[in-house]
Amino acid sequence: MIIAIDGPAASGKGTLGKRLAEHYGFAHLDTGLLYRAVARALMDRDIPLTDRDAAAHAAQNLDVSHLEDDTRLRGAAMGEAASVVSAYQPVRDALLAFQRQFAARKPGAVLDGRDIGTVVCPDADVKLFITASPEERARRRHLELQRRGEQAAYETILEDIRRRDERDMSRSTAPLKAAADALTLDTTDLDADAAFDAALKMVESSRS
Ligand SMILES: Nc1ncnc2c1ncn2[C@@H]1O[C@H](COP(=O)(O)OP(=O)(O)O)[C@@H](O)[C@H]1O
Ligand SMILES: Nc1ccn([C@@H]2O[C@H](COP(=O)(O)OP(=O)(O)O)[C@@H](O)[C@H]2O)c(=O)n1
Repeated sequence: MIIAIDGPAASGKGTLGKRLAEHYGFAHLDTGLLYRAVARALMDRDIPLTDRDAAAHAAQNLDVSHLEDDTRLRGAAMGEAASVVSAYQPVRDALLAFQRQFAARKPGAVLDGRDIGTVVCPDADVKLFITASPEERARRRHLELQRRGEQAAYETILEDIRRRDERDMSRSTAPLKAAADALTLDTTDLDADAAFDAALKMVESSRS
């Protein structure tokens, strides 16, 4: 069974993906980490993010082990950089096979990102599109960064989130959007537990 979760930045995709995977005993892949790692490979070598060939090369040679444990990948700068390199088609092409192999894991897999229901797993058993207002998403990300000791003003985070969403939605390759057969969950007024309960109901209703 495959559960595809898409949505804009800090909507709670990863949190839900992890909890749904634990609930069902499935594997979980936060696909944003792949794009973040491509961006980091360029930044570590002082290569500009506009160098498409270098980005494609980094994606083709990505070491996908240990991404989960890497706290630097989760910083605000890496999210912004990821959304630049993720717009390059050869970068997306290079990461597709790994994501599809992951999705084939037994007894099931949960993948979260921007194009899981539309491109990576168009035949997923369940597709969720998770949203929340930009202000609520910025509030959550602000808290998250503060907890990790990263200094950033709420207003700056809100601006970053708006800019990144716009870039992700307007790109020509695999733009952020809900699949036609996705169920949308707005978590603006739901805490993490309530969002999980609602998502679980959606999964149960679409698999039965
Ligand atoms: N429903 C919710 N209510 C409040 N905070 C949430 C909720 N869902 C997730 N969070 C918190 O918001 C932040 C972003 O969540 P995350 O799952 O990483 O989002 P995404 O994967 O969509 O970027 C995290 O700190 C997480 O703990
Ligand atoms: N399946 C995916 C996942 C992420 N991405 C890109 O990678 C960036 C970072 O994704 P992320 O999921 O780690 O970001 P957050 O939602 O955690 O802020 C996004 O802004 C997208 O540009 C993508 O293009 N496709």
